[in-house]
Amino acid sequence: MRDGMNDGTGNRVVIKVGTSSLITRGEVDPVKLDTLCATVSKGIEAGLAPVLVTSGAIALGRTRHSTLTQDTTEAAQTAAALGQGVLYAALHARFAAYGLETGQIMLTPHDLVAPEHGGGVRGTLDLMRSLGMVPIVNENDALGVRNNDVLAALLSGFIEARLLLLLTNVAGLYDGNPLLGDDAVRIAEVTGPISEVEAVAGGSTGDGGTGGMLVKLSACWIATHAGVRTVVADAMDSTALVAAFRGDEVAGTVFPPRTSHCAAPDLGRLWRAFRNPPSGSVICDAAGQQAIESGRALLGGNVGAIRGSFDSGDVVDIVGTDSRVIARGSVRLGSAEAGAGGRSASALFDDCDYVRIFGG
Ligand SMILES: Nc1ncnc2c1ncn2[C@@H]1O[C@H](COP(=O)(O)OP(=O)(O)O)[C@@H](O)[C@H]1O
Ligand SMILES: N[C@@H](CCC(=O)OP(=O)(O)O)C(=O)O
Repeated sequence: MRDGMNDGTGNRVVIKVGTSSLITRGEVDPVKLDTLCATVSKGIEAGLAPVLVTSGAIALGRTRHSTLTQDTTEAAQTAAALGQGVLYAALHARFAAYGLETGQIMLTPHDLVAPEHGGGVRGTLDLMRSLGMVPIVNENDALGVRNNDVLAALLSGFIEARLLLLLTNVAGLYDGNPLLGDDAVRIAEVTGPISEVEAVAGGSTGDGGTGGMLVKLSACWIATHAGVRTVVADAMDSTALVAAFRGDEVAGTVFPPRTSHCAAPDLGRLWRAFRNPPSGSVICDAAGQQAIESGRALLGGNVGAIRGSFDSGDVVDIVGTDSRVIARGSVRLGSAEAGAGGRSASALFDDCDYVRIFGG
């Protein structure tokens, strides 16, 4: 095994690979697996310290037991418990052929946004990095199935990665789903607010994927607002990692970082603000906009209009006087309560629990 080749300074990258880029018809696809291992190996040879987040456990588990094909949470969680061993064994064996040792870490977002858990994860990742091991991460689905794009984004902020690479079955974000029509055009870079491209992103039509581009954009929001450059690229392009890290042209979509790395506790705020697409928006007046821009509370009295219907705890956009989205967060009051005239002195977000949008 190659030992201790990563110095851990400025070379950290998180690579996330989706189900359809590892699995074909419910089995680990040897060509896809080898391409992934080659990608990671090339990155390590170029001096990078990758953490790999891989999906595929549920798809692998479902093919091994007919009961687990049922559309229930328990079936998905049990399929993940069954499939994870198969997935990790395949990755471990193939990485060994590249002279690379691996170790498995199962996480939930709470492990990364709650500092009392995160400390332990950090120490493990640090030691694995210093030993030259490739950490292989998946969501701990037995505790609740969510999405690995978002988990990978939180992880990239947590370890202050230089790059989050989302590898999938299409070469980036297109102006329409490329699997549904030949005329979709790839968007090479998203320099403005991500809200401007949300309308072109749809759900998954891939083989076993969950969430589609819309969820990848949630990940892009989180990572770029945590200061991590994010690239969506084709998993079959084994040169994408090194090119994306160096800032060379990649056949994918680049999302430049919106701010410098934020401290670990702020990851909770990013998660609450961007974990789901917004259910609605609140339109604020000039005083409300000023409050948001200076990090103060947005009061119900500074909200002129409400769009959409949302409950307490849902994600909403905060729109300024010039119709631009200026912030996003988990609202404390539902749309009925937050409506004009209601609870005007109440803060709409607990403890200013919103994130200002950068890149506009
Ligand atoms: N505008 C778009 N550009 C690219 N892909 C899109 C777009 N809208 C929807 N998609 C879908 O998103 C899928 C990628 O997401 P997903 O299936 O969840 O992948 P993964 O399993 O790799 O996470 C594509 O295969 C495609 O079906
Ligand atoms: N943790 C799940 C994957 C969930 C997920 O995000 O899937 P995908 O959209 O294919 O990346 C699994 O291993 O099957």
